[in-house]
Amino acid sequence: MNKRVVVALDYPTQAEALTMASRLDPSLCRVKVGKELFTRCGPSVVESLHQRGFDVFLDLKFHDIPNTVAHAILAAAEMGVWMVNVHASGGQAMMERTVELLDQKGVEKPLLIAVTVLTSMQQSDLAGIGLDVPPVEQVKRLALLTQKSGFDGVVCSAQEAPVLRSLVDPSFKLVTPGIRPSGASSDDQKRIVTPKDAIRDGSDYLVVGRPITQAEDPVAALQKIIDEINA
Ligand SMILES: O=c1ccn([C@@H]2O[C@H](COP(=O)(O)O)[C@@H](O)[C@H]2O)c(=O)[nH]1
Repeated sequence: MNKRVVVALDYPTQAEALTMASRLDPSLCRVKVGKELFTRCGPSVVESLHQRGFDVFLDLKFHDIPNTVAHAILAAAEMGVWMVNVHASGGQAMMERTVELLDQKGVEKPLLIAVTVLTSMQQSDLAGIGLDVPPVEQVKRLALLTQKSGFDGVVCSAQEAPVLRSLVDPSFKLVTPGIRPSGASSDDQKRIVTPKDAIRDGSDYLVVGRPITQAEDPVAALQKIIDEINA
């Protein structure tokens, strides 16, 4: 299976991110630039990763009024990123305006993805923000809204992949963080799944950070995950 692992480059400096990237093979994985790295380094880190041949998932999880999010995503598209995301809870108008603006501008569209329920949250966390539903119910609701809004897929836990696969179009992408090889620390993640189970249950892309970047041998850790999902 081709390039299903997206390595989260969660580092505070461009030097650390590029050192890790230099150990990775862009023909075997993709990379993710998140809030910490982008806020510290800006677009130049994305440009450097593109120069090294990587597909970049710009994980900034935009959540704002439609006009603001649409123009932020346009900026990401003009950077040439492979995938970019918003929070689905920003609503249908926010996502539809984004698709409309990219169409109007005629830019090449990145994969447009919306976060449903963060993989660090469980039912009690949802209750804390006034949502008295199990995570899977909220994920289903937001995935359908995302599909209706013209986006390409969602971020969810692979725990919800089987139910989503029976609900959304086959081409709708399921991007799943919270991936933990058996025995690995869950860290701050609550809805975790192993790489093998995530692929079996219908994930398209596995986002993996610390189990690779904090491993003694990150290259071996990545290869082990690739071997596990290909077995
Ligand atoms: O629901 C979400 C959305 C995004 N993430 C991001 O994925 C990585 C996961 O890193 P690990 O070290 O493998 O836990 C991280 O960059 C998050 O910002 C997520 O975990 N859950």
